[in-house]
Amino acid sequence: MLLPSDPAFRVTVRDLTKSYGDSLVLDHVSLNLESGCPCCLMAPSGAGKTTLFRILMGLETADSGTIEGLEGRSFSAVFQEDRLLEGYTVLQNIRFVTGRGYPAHELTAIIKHLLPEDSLKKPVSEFSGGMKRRTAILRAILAPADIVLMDEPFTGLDPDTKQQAARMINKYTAGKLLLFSTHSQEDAALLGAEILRLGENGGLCSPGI
Ligand SMILES: Nc1ncnc2c1ncn2[C@@H]1O[C@H](COP(=O)(O)OP(=O)(O)OP(=O)(O)O)[C@@H](O)[C@H]1O
Repeated sequence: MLLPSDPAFRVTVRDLTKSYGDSLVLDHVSLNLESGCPCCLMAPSGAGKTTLFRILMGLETADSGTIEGLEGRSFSAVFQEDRLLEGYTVLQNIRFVTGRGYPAHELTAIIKHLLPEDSLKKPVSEFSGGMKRRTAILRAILAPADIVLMDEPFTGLDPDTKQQAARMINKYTAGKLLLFSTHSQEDAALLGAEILRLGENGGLCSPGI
């Protein structure tokens, strides 16, 4: 079994700005993120949550500002879209990121906490939207990554499944740096996360910035 990241580390975002044309999306956002301290980005639709995730992952460049603490760190993510290998099974989708990190029987046992046994032999193209979302969550939390970013991870999940997914996320991201976005305070509480609000001078997960 893979061990969580160790030792503890911090990522510090300072004065990040990003515009698309004339539209200022991120306006001097500052955040302090720490491994083992789940944080939840909460902001109205269009406020720039996905943009911030994309900048953290290096998929987008900020106009100004700095990010410290990412050097040598690996990421996994749940994007707004599931981005699965549709023709492959859930096990194959997860193996794609874990490699031989977990023995097959262990991985199968973990998957069964979130997906019905009869789904294991099907390609994920035959899954419901909620099942695909659970697959994307499993892939992100089981990947050998230091930093786990999740963009509205609970989309399409019913309350019971959401609770179970939250338990799995908490278990498998313990000690990692977890940042996710949601529009729901309840979701933030499920993951025991500190809430950061974009647009209110950035936000602080912990003191010291
Ligand atoms: N590649 C792009 N080109 C132009 N504008 C963009 C681009 N990406 C995002 N935007 C704009 O930037 C703003 C922030 O988008 P973003 O997706 O980061 O918001 P969000 O907070 O994640 O929204 P939601 O909660 O709806 O997912 C939006 O107005 C969006 O239209």
